[in-house]
Amino acid sequence: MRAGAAAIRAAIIDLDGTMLDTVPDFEAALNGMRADFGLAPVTQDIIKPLIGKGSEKLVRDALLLDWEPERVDAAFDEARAGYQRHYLAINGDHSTLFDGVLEGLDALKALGLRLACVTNKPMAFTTPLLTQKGLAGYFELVYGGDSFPKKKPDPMPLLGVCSAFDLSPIQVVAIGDSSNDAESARAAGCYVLTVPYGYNHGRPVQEINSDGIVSSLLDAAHLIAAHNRTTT
Ligand SMILES: O=C(O)COP(=O)(O)O
Ligand SMILES: [Mg+2]
Repeated sequence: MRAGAAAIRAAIIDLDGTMLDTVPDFEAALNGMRADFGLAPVTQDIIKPLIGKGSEKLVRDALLLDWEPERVDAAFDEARAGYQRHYLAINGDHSTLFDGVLEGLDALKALGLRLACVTNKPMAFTTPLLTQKGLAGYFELVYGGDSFPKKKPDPMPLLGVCSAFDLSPIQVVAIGDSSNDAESARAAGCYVLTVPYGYNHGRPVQEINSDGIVSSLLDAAHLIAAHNRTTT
């Protein structure tokens, strides 16, 4: 982040792969949906790189592992409904917070930052999950993959936060685990910090065009505090 630039006033935080390790929930829901079609379960190693582009793409990709695109298209509506049913039945049961998340959110709040959560997860999954994991109270705003006509990597949801907070994008930092978050932030004109422990579509985190890799949300808070000390 550039010394002497505007102070950071808000942070937009991603959910899957950044605050919560949700791979085991995805595994349960996707394999439940696959079983309904007589398909064998797939492992977390196969599922992990598929996460981050929203539910529709995930359901489609999980069927394309076995089927031709035409067959996936024909079964898609039923598959999506089945996936949603399975996901809602187990939402959060197998997911855990990454280290430093609560400490990081507390530290970001203590810096006076306003917080928003922007995820590509549908709102029907996101809202109960944030509540169950004790995260809901931290966020003034929560946007899911279906909150706007376009989701990350489009800048639309991030620009929605900037405008709701009445802040310029250069006063806002996005913190995420994937190139999806970084592309959205770059296009919006926000800063972007990357955590290295998430999914990033199976690609090395060093490939992400980011303003820095931080080991945890707590580390991100320390970096933002240092940046804000360089501003007037
Ligand atoms: O694609 C999803 O369902 C969620 O991904 P995100 O929370 O990392 O945006
Ligand atoms: Mg993510």
